[in-house]
Amino acid sequence: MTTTLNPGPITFVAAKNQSPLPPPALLPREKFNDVLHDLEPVSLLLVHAPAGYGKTTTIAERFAAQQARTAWIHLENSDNNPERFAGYLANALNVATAGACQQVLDRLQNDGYESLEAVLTDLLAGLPEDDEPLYLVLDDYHLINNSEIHESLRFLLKHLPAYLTLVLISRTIPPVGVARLRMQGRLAEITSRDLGFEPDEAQQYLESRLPFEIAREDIERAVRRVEGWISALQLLSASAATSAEFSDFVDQLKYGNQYIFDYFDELVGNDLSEQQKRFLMRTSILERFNAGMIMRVMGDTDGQALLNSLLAMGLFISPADNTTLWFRYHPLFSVYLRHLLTCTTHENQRDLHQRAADAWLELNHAEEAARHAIAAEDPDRITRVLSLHGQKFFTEGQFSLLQRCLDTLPQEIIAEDPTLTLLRAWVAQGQYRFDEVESWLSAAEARLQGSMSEDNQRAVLGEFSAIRAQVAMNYGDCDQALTLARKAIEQEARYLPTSRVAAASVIGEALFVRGELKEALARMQDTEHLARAHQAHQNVLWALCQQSEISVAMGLLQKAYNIQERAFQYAEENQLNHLPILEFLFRIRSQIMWEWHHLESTERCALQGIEILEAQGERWYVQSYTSLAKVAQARGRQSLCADYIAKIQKMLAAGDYHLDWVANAHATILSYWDAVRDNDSIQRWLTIAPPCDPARATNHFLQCNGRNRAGALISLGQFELAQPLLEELKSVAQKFGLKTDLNRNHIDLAYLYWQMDERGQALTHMKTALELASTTGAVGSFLRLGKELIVLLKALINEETIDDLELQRAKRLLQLAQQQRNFSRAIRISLDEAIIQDIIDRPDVPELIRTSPLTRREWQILSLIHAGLSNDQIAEHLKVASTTVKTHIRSLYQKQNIRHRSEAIELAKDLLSKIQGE
Ligand SMILES: Nc1ncnc2c1ncn2[C@@H]1O[C@H](COP(=O)(O)OP(=O)(O)OP(=O)(O)O)[C@@H](O)[C@H]1O
Repeated sequence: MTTTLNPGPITFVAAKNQSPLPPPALLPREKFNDVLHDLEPVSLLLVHAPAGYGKTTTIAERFAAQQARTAWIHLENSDNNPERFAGYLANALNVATAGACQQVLDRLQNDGYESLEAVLTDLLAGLPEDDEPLYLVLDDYHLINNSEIHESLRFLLKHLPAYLTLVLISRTIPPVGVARLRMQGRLAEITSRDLGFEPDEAQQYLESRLPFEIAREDIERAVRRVEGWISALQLLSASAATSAEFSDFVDQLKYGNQYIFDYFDELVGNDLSEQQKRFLMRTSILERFNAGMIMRVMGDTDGQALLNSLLAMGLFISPADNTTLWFRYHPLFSVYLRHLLTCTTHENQRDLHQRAADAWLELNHAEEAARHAIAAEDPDRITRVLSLHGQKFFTEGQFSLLQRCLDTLPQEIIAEDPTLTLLRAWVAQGQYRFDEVESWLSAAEARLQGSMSEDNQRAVLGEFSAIRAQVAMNYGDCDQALTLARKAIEQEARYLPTSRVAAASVIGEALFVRGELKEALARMQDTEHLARAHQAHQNVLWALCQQSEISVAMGLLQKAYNIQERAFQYAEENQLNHLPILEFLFRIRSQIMWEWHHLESTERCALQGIEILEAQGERWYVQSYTSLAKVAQARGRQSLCADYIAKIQKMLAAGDYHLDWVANAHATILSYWDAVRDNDSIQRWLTIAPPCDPARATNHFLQCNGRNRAGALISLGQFELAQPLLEELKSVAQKFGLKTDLNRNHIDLAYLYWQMDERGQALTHMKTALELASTTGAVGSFLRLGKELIVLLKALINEETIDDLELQRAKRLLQLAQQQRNFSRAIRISLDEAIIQDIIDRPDVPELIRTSPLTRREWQILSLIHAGLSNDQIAEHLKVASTTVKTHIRSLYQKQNIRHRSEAIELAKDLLSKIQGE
């Protein structure tokens, strides 16, 4: 017998056969229990994902948690030697089976074996009959490139005893007959899609590592950007020292990150041929690719072979859909490759994009074709894409894509073509650039005058009227909007099939704004039907959202909710979940959820809105941030709320928004200022607040705007100015059937009269507010009153006779108000000298409080630290420089012998709890 496997005596490195040690901040991942439990009938568990996805850690952690019996081998390049491989395999099984494989090990080291298969045959024969599952884990199997070893595993898989499962951890799919096992149902897989950290896991992981609080929005954005890749999350957590820095790092990821680039450099580095590198870089311009697309972009003939060689590299490539025919790069890897493409080669990128645009157009994938044509800055191709698909982009509401297309076209091309002009003008209007609308329309009118028949000119002007009507609407000129829209609706739509739908919608909106709710609703229903007939998805969803808004105004929140459900269903049926208009839907759902005090849903909807708008730019987040600020306030999370308020203020200052958005955002900002007693800001706001005429407040945003002013006046104690304003708003709301506003006005009136010590009036308004709440279901608007609501409701319950239904509602509100964390308390207490004295006089306070008395400023700062504000936020709150805050903190720490912020928080908590009796 010729012996080929005889390594002689082997010195085993023990660590190679041991389960890896857990990392310091190990996050248990119970979601994998199901896969592991279902392993029994399976021969192979294949864990494959790119580097650093947590393959090893997850498998080790779960097996340890389940106290599973495992035999580990950590493979290295040198294990491609069959003798070494056989030795470690036998040793691993021997350790796991209490010496059952000793004979094989001995023979291997003494007489040797003729082949790997022979070693495996003996190993299998020697394994004891057993019931307890055993997992043979081969980690980093992608390092193995010896076909004899692959072959031996195929053999092993054929003859495995039922209790033994082979677990292969690898960056690539190993050539061990995976496809056949999959078809036979003998394969379980864990891929990057499973391993990627989900937002909840990321939150838990980051919270355990970071000493500061991160907004859920930033966590979700981070998870989206890194697609749950734990190594990138680890890097983020190691790099950021504050929540703002974390947020910035996440933002910057779209441009790349030097540490991540270094990581990829090491990974890709030396192993690739020039051809492979070129291949990676060229394909990096593609959002997704298959063999055919690769052929087109590479100009090569064998796309499949190139694709296979790419997949075998074990890089950051994953299936783009369930067909597994299309693939895509991990977004961070794609950024890295594009960086290489730009900085290290002289590739003609324009040429690549042109080829890609043509290929996508042939496949009828309009969006991708458009994106490449834009990247190639190629007006001819863009015009071709737009002539075929421009109207589809429009009816789907793809305004930002359309804008990018149109931005690259010369003005004359647009002005000569009525359809392009209409698209251009609608895009400008959709982005609130109303001045531009008129200049595009006039330019086209001037050009087309000579070259068109009168009939066509009339048709064009009719369609132009539809958009002019929308602009008039946005300027708040309802009469002009109605005149223009009525003109437009008479005309046949010749250049943009949805022109008449748009005109119908404007009529509905104008009626809504004028307070003619019933007619507005009927119009919006007509618009919906018209839009459905044109398959104009954007308009259908818009009309449904408007119907929902009108229903909210009528106080019928449940009906509004049901209409929203129909809109969600429509979006799902037509696969529209990525369209920007969906944000509108999520936003109004979020608003109802807040009013009904479903804070989690409010937050979820706002976050989904942000996700949808990610490609459109931050400018559009105002409403989502407003919802998130409301949630943070309702939960008493002051520092988070302060962050959102700051962001909203910045956006409002930089942009031009419709009063609807502004009023809504101001309501939240004012409520925050009121809660933190920032009267200076409220005072300042009054000097620049949008004008308000309560007698003309015939819709929800004018009502809200008026209530904001009244609220600000109440916060400043100017009750006599607030009273007529609120009374007038109430009368108008009543007259026009604006029930939700009426409900909110009564709540505010109750609060106002309570402040004015007009008890009877206050309780009457509160009672009416409760009655109205039986249709609106309002909760959030009541809770906004803060702790004052408790006294008001208690007085009402004790002093008035109220119906059972209202009594139940009052009791529930009372309970919620008592549970609500009021973040203003800490600040109010610190501002009050009497309370500070009260603390100092108590016998049970720490000695240092008496012996090293704090200044008033230091008390303030202590309570703000307790409330969770960062130094910058404290500085902003107190209107002083950050350095001043630091000086006060240093002095405060010295006086009280404090070393860390957490100690300061503890001290404040202790002191405040003493006087609050909590
Ligand atoms: N559940 C977890 N909790 C905490 N940290 C984790 C967890 N999972 C992975 N990590 C960390 O993420 C990093 C990558 O994990 P791991 O080495 O398991 O990835 P891998 O996919 O096996 O990578 P490679 O392909 O390079 O072997 C490690 O630093 C690890 O500590």
